[in-house]
Amino acid sequence: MVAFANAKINIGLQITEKRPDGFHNIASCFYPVGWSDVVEIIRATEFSFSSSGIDIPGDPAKNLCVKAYELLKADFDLPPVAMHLLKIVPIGAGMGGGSSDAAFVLKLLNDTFKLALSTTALQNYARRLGSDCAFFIENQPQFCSEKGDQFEDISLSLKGKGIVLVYPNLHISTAEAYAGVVPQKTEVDLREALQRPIEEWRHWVKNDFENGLFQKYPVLPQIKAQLYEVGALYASMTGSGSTVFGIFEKVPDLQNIFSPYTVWNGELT
Ligand SMILES: C[C@](O)(CO)[C@H](O)COP(=O)(O)OP(=O)(O)OC[C@H]1O[C@@H](n2ccc(N)nc2=O)[C@H](O)[C@@H]1O
Ligand SMILES: Nc1ncnc2c1ncn2[C@@H]1O[C@H](COP(=O)(O)OP(=O)(O)OP(=O)(O)O)[C@@H](O)[C@H]1O
Repeated sequence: MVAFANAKINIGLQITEKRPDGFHNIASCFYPVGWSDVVEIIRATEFSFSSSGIDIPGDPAKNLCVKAYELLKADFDLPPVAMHLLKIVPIGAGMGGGSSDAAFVLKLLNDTFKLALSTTALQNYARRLGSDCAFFIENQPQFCSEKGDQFEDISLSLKGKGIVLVYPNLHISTAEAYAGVVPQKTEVDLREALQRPIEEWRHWVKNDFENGLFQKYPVLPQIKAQLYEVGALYASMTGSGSTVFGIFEKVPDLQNIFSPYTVWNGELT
């Protein structure tokens, strides 16, 4: 069985306080995008994990796909599988690629071995693998709070709008990015701000990682400014960076403008 593990963007990301467990409470709208990895799971005589595509730093035995399998294996009599990950979504990019891989492995195992796990049960397993992971179980636009793993429906549809994602070939570690932020409560209610016309979002809908990271990496505000110059309705960095996205009325072709970087474009669903 094969699954396309898609990435996400954060539309607005408020980092409101540091929690006693060392994590941060956030408020953010998570929105799925089509840039995807491919995960394949087939029954086998012994467990194996392999990957191709982008090189994944670190020990393959600690890959989030393997961790997802081990998590379910501890509670269910799972047969061995051969798992392959075709890694396409850039890493350290703020798009939750690894989290999505893990969530899709949970869903694939649930379907393949008829574990009958509910959405809530799958989300609870996913929460144990990473803060971003649970979002990818339902994989639809959500307003997220606490560690980014508690969800509320949001009335927001960007269906048919164009999205351009620019990854400036810069790996930013999530833990380091959080360590560089001073959390701050804000007067802007993100849910209300997102009900405004998209052209007004630039004044209200902010990613709190931008301040610090934009100073450290000038290429990031440059890309954001360029996206506005070529007609973005809204542009922002996603997550803890380094990808910067622009939302457009229609999908533009901007490969040439951002040619040294890795660019993906498509339609929002
Ligand atoms: C920046 C975002 O991508 C926004 O969606 C996420 O908050 C990051 O989620 P993630 O990559 O799944 O992060 P995790 O694997 O859970 O945590 C990595 C590290 O980021 C920090 N972390 C993460 C999430 C959070 N709400 N507060 C944090 O302080 C912690 O230092 C943690 O050790
Ligand atoms: N399936 C996977 N895909 C990517 N990275 C993985 C995966 N499994 C484990 N990792 C580890 O996670 C690290 C990347 O985590 P990091 O949070 O910086 O980026 P990310 O998972 O791409 O998502 P984001 O950029 O949104 O945080 C990699 O350096 C790698 O060691």
